[in-house]
Formats: sequence, structure tokens, C-alpha cells
Amino acid sequence: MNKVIRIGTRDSELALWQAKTVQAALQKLGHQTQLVPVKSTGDLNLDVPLYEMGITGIFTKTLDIAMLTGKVDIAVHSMKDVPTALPKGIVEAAVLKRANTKDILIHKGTEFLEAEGTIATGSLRRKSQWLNRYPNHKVVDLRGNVNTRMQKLEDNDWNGAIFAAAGLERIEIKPENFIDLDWMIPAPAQGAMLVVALEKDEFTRTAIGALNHHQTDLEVHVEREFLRTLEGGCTAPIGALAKIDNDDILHFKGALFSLDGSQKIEIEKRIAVDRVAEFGKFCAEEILAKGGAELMKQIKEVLN
Ligand SMILES: NCc1[nH]cc(CCC(=O)O)c1CC(=O)O
Repeated sequence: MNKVIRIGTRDSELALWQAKTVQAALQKLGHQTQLVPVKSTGDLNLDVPLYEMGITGIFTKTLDIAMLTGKVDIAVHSMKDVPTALPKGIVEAAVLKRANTKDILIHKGTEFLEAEGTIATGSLRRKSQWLNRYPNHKVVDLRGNVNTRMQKLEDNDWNGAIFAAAGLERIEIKPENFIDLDWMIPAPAQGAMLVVALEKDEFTRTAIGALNHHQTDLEVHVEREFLRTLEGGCTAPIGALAKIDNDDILHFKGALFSLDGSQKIEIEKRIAVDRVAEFGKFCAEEILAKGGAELMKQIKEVLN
């Protein structure tokens, strides 16, 4: 059997870049492909409510629906935007080799760092970590796709804004005036791309499976298991980074923060790659035991 693999993508520059990268990789393997930009879900009439289908992610919802209604065969996502529980009928088909995992600060001069200043981010994880390190600073909300956020930074008098290096590097808009935030723990799966497909579509799953990068796959699954064990369905300030070294040792760093950044519960551990099963869960349980359970309860009271 052979068929054209229809690749669903949102229409931001970053989403298109990611979808085209997967398209090029599939074509190199001899597959026929087609890009299908998917705009909004507004005109769709579904007979089952979204929550019953297990559809939750704000970034992934549109493409989930396009796939479940047979309009596309696969969807390409920034893996960090994908909820840890996928909708019924949708499965991970491949995790691509990871790019830069770092958060970076795009700034207009770094003098403010040791004094007072205002930085912008829409991420609770970035906000809480920034305030933990710079309690005298102010953090303002910043939303939109990366191009929009970059423009808003230019248009406002903030001292800087935080971005994932990977996003800016992919679409080649990373400016000169940045610093790597090596101390900031990235979002679980930051810098990785995930291709999802329908569980029942074996042809497509096999085709896409050839793109899987085993090491990245192992790393991000430890990070996401850590997240899933901690979060319980809420978007708390949680960071996680797993990295496998040349000796097949996985190094893990994870943390949970209070929303105002005043509390930080962190963990740093390593384990042999052949023993990573349940390691993310194990690390999360240690965080929960070290005060994380109480902190999660407080966070949920504020957010829900
Ligand atoms: N939440 C938005 C988002 N989702 C994925 C990326 C960039 C690519 C990545 O982090 O994997 C970004 C932009 C950002 O966080 O600055």
C-alpha cells in the first residue's frame, strides 16, 4: 500500500517550518506528502464534546480534530506544547532529534539584571524561575507566536523577554542581543518535535516511525513522566531536563516552583539508560515528598 501522507500544520512561521522539516524527511524516504494548513476549529460541527474525546491542549486542539475527522494523517507539534495525555485514538508516531533545549533572554542591554527591571513572558515556569533568581524584578505577561512576541518586545519598554532558543533558531530570527539562561530549567520536551498519527493508521505510523530519534525519545519521556506525575492536569511551574551522555548515563534535573518564585523544590539525579523505566515518576515522587505535594495543592487552588 502507498498513499499521500497529509501533514497537518498550524499557520505560524514556526509551525510551518516544523511541518516542512518533517515533510522533507518523509520525501527523502520516498514518501508522497502534502502540507495541509489548518486554521481554526470554529466551523467544525462535532457530535462529541471535546473533553469527552480527551482533547485539552490549546496549541494542539485544532490539529487533533483535523486528524480525528480524517482531514489529515499526521500532525507535527513542538512537543512541549503537547499535553501528556493524548486524545483517544491519537498516538505518538515519532520524536525527532532534539535541537537547542535552552531558554534565552532577548534584551536591550543587561545592566538591569543586577538592579531593577521588567521582563516579559507568558510562561508560569519562566516567570517563577526568573523571580526566584531576581526577586526585585517585575514580570509582565507576553503572549502570541514567537514573531508576535518579538515584535511586542520591540514595541514596549521592557528590558527583555524570554524565548526558547530552538524556536528562534529554527526560523532564523534569533538576534545578537541574547544571553543563554543556563540556570533556567526548560519545559519538559523543550526543543523536541513530536509527530502524532491515528492509532489505527498502521501505514502512516510505520512510515513516520522511521524518523524517531531514540535518544531524544528516551530523554523527553523521562521529562514528561516527571511532569505527568507532578501536575495532575494543571499547568504548574515545572521544569525538567534529561540528557544522555556518551556513557549511556541519563542526567536528570527537575524542579517545581511556587507561582511567585519564592519556593523552589529541585532534584538532580543520574541513572543508567537501561534502567530509566519509571525514573521520571520516581523523581517526581521525591519532589512531592519534599514539600511538592503541599505546594501543588496551593498552586491548584490559585489556578483552578
Ligand atoms: N509555547 C510556545 C512555543 N512552543 C514551542 C516553542 C519553541 C520550540 C520549543 O521550545 O521546542 C515555543 C516558543 C517559545 O517557547 O519561545
